Amino acid sequence: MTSSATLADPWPAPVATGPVEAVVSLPGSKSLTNRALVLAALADRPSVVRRALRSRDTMLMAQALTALGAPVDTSTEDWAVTPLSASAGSVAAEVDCGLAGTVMRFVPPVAGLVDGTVAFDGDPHMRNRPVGEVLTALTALGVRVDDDGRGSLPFTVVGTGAVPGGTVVIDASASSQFVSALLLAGARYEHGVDVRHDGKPVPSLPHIEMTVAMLRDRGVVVDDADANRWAVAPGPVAGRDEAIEPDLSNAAPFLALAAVTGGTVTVRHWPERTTQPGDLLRDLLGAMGCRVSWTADDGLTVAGPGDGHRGLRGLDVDLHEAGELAPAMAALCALASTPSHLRGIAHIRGHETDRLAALAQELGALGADVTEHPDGLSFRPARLTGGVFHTYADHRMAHAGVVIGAVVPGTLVEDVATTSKTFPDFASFWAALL
Ligand SMILES: O=C(O)C1=C[C@@H](OP(=O)(O)O)[C@@H](O)[C@H](O)C1
Ligand SMILES: C=C(OP(=O)(O)O)C(=O)O
Repeated sequence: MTSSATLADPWPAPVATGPVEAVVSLPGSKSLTNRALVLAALADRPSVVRRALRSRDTMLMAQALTALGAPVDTSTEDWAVTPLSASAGSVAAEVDCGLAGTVMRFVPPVAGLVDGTVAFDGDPHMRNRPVGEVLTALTALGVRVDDDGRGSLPFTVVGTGAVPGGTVVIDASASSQFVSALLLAGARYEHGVDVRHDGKPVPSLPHIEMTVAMLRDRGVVVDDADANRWAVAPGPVAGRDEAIEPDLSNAAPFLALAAVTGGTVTVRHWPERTTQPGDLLRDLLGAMGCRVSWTADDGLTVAGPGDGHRGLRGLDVDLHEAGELAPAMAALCALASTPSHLRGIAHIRGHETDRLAALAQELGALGADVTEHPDGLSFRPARLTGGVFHTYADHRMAHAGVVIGAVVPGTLVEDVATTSKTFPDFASFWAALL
């Protein structure tokens, strides 16, 4: 086994010697874990988050909530959360957002409910990721935010222990997390929160549906009957004991491994129904020529075409709802035997890195025939050769790199350890399959 402590950098991506046959159990969902933690911190009694994802993003969330006065006990697989308490007294906390969008966007609305000052900062690139709409909205809802007016990290939220709340209009076209952030804390605001979107379409709508579903599971009344409007009624958030589903977006490189090698990969415990956008992989991989099947006992199984990536059809798809799948899908499109076009994903330029520029650069450097568009990427079939694949501190760039490396000998993935953002020991897990 390759441990992250001994990983070569750049890391020679393992090459498949034949069709990969594997059954994998994947770690929990980042999005579900971090929402469950936030809601547990706001709840009326202690909660347990079972099978929580233990990764950089979720540890940062646990540390942030603990600093705000809602201790998260991460000592076992099931994380116990003690909610924020009104009697906790004044806090002076610092929150490290790392490169976690969910920490930078979801925690400030919680900090408004705390009595004290909460200073936010993060990794160097995090200062470029958008958050201004959340800060402006919080100000309009009655929370004091001190920043330098750029609408980005670093900033300080000065909470008084109570937030008036009310109606707010934001432009959430850069990230669905702006909406989720306000909804998650909104029930604890005196008048709740009524969030309206005005702007180009909101991306990643399944992630907002995930937020709404988790609020309703905790007894919160949410009105999402109208497009571009979400209203959360004021009221308690019920504490819960919840098991976290496997991370279906992180399943992408593993299912892609079946696709490119002509093998068969099963992801166990794949839910029959879910709000995770990773579930779209069933359709996407099916459209590329894979056989996809699901059973309650086994999970989701993907079988690649007989001749592996040479038999993969290209894909013409709008990924606006599931932009986080774009890096792995781009790797498949670069290897496919017919042209592809991934559209509707301008917003992923604001992810961990500018993913459209990074994918075009790195796949192109290996010989892919890729064109970068303002809102996507297109590909024509090409023969790839090995080389260094840079990752820009982006876990999903590393996923794209290892998928390519599985069938393109000589691919070296730089900083593969960046995968620790959402997947502990990804490289050793991956290497064990090839
Ligand atoms: O709410 C969430 O958990 C997420 C929402 C999406 O963000 P964007 O809407 O910014 O794409 C997604 O890409 C991200 O990985 C997780
Ligand atoms: C966009 C992503 O992450 P974040 O939660 O940091 O926005 C991602 O994981 O693809």
